[in-house]
Amino acid sequence: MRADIAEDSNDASSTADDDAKVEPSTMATAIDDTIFALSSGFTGKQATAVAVIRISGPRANTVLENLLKTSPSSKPRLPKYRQAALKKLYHPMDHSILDHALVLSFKGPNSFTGEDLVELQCHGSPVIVERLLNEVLPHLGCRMAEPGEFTQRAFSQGKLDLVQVEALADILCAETHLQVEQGLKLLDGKVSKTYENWRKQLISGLAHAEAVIDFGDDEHLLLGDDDDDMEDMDEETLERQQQLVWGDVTKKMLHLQRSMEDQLEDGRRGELIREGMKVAIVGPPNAGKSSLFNLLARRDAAIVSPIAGTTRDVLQVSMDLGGIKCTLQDTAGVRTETTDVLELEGIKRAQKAIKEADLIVAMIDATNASSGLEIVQSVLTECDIIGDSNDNSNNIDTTDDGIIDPQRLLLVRNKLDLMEETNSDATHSTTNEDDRDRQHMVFGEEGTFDISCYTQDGIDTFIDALTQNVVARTRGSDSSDSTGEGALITRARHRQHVEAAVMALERFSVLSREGSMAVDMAAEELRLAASELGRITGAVDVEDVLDVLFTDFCIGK
Ligand SMILES: Nc1nc2c(ncn2[C@@H]2O[C@H](COP(=O)(O)OP(=O)(O)OP(=O)(O)O)[C@@H](O)[C@H]2O)c(=O)[nH]1
Ligand SMILES: [K+]
Ligand SMILES: [Mg+2]
Repeated sequence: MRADIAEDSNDASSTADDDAKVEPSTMATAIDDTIFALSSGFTGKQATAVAVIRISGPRANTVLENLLKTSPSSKPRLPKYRQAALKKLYHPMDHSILDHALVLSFKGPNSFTGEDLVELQCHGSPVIVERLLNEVLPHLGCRMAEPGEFTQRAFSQGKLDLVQVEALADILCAETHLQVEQGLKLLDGKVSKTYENWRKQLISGLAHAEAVIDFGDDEHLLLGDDDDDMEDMDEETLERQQQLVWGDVTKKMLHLQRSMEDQLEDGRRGELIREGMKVAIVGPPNAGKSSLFNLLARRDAAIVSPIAGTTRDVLQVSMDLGGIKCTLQDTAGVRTETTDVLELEGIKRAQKAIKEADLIVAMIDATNASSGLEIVQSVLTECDIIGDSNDNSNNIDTTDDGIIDPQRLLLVRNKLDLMEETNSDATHSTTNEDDRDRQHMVFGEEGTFDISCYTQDGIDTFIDALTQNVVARTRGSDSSDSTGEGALITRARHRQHVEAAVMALERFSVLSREGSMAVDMAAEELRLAASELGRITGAVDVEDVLDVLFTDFCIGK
């Protein structure tokens, strides 16, 4: 790497400095525009060590040249592409000094945007930055970039596909290291390749299907275009050939459908990392939900009081549990006997939170376990989290023995300190048999924790278990993650397209069994599936089919 001070000797060139006088009004508005923006973080009036200004577009190098001129007639030496050079920047009008900057220049298409691109690494003084952005650059035939415009250009120049653009956004907004890791994996392009590979298989299937449809006119597609062969082909051979091709297509498409289904059955791991998990604390009034919420949030985020029905709204704090972003929610205590309108509204909101939660922490007061469990069980049933005990057909997320999936539901018995008092009085047993049975029936033993928010006993164990639970949800043990590389699907948008593609393949599979009459309709489903996948990476263009049809898919060649 070369770093040299700009000692640009003025050459004899006396051409007028036209470039410095281009007015913004003469600028084109489309992609021919040269755009600039501050690309490093800006902290308002506060200085940073370095500020990076990016300039992209056809005039990027001309702009740089203008900034390097020591006089109207000087012809400065531009730095070599991709080599950092320490240069003095001058005001293009009066040639007063602007800054000493490390300058990097990239020749399109080998740049982030795919266009000519210049990076000015200036001193991060607000005076320098504002002068360049507001006074200097707008008068050099370029304009301030719109939000996301550099990335938008990278996309339209084919440097990034849609998945990678989304990944970039994910990385920039990430709150946990796992979100960054996942974003970087997408940016790598491997995920896009999988989607593209699936799409290619569909297009190939479609090309074969087209060949079967057209076999009457275009026998060479099935048989190769060797004229000698063609003449010898009788009707029967053609039909046999057609069936062979069709059988092969349906087999391959079924296999493809299975691969996609495997990825869909991933427990939404990728989305959970990207979007974060919603963890709702629910239970009867005064169980200590807000007390636990505050302990986990490490601040007094929620009001705690001995008055039942203190919490009304759903309160939220964001936390990082083992690299997973979690939105922890405190909810209103649930009970049936209230007629207070505000409390009833709170309960309604609590139920909504329960339905939307990825993980539910059901909390009861251990000194009143029996009624607590009853309330918890009834609200979870009402919210369809657990099946009605009288109606086992409706169970959701339960294992074979009817126990709630401990990954989705944890039971916390609070106020252990009071239990210990009563126990030492020897007046009560810890939990009566009925409660224990009810507990084990619904929660299993694994998902039950005894804590005291008051003495903080059991809190660390609970947080560890909560963290493990959350992390486990994002680790695959299923066929969708055989390589341990993480989930393929990371966004609802991607999932919807993959689901739509699978549905199209399902219809294809049904139609393909209906014999030759339905081949057209079946082919249409492949076209649909391909276009769904193409929408994921933004590459949708089913015209590809034609190319493939006449190049790769001349069977027998
Ligand atoms: N002894 C004891 N008291 C506790 C414990 N945890 C909470 N409390 C008390 O129980 C009462 C209710 O606590 P909250 O945290 O407000 O309970 P909540 O479940 O949020 O109540 P609502 O918002 O009204 O539904 C308060 O007086 C707390 O101080 C505990 O572990 N031991
Ligand atoms: K309370
Ligand atoms: Mg509360």
